[in-house]
Amino acid sequence: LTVDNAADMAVLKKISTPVEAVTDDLRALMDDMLETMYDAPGIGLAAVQIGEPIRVIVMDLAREGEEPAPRYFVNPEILSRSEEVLGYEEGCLSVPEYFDEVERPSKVTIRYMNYQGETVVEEAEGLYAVCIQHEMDHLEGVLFIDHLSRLRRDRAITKVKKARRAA
Ligand SMILES: O=C(O)C[C@@H](Cc1ccccc1)[C@H](O)SCc1ccccc1
Ligand SMILES: [Zn+2]
Repeated sequence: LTVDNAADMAVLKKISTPVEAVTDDLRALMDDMLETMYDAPGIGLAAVQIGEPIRVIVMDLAREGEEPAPRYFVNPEILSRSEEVLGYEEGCLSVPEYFDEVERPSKVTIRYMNYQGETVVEEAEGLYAVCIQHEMDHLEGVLFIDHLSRLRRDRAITKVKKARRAA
């Protein structure tokens, strides 16, 4: 799942397109995404990260040893953000080996369609808020390193380039 060539980087910068409807085919794609995410391992994954630039995200915040708690987000939107921000040490499956602190609103209200295609409005906080915002950035072609200062972003890109050459 790592970005193993410049083409992937180009896909990652795309703006993902909305989904028409939650069909059996889409549910099959989301199940595949969840498997890819568990294998990475990760706690969230946007469809663009497996080369499908559509507005679909999967997530599972369950910890080791807990029951899996898969979540599916189709055409998610952020309806409101808290003033309060939360710093969190983020990484990204598409930017291997680089971690850095990113500040994001600590609470967000989101609207999305779930696995059954029903519309849900929900408030996210804590790791759920961090992860959904990280994933929704992917749908806009934004990577967590884009929130960093130029110096730290350049350091991250250099590191990813080295990691790619080494791979
Ligand atoms: O690259 C991705 O989108 C998946 C990330 C999502 C994520 C990044 C930072 C903070 C929260 C979520 C992967 O899940 S990175 C792996 C990970 C695992 C546990 C906690 C945080 C990140
Ligand atoms: Zn990511």
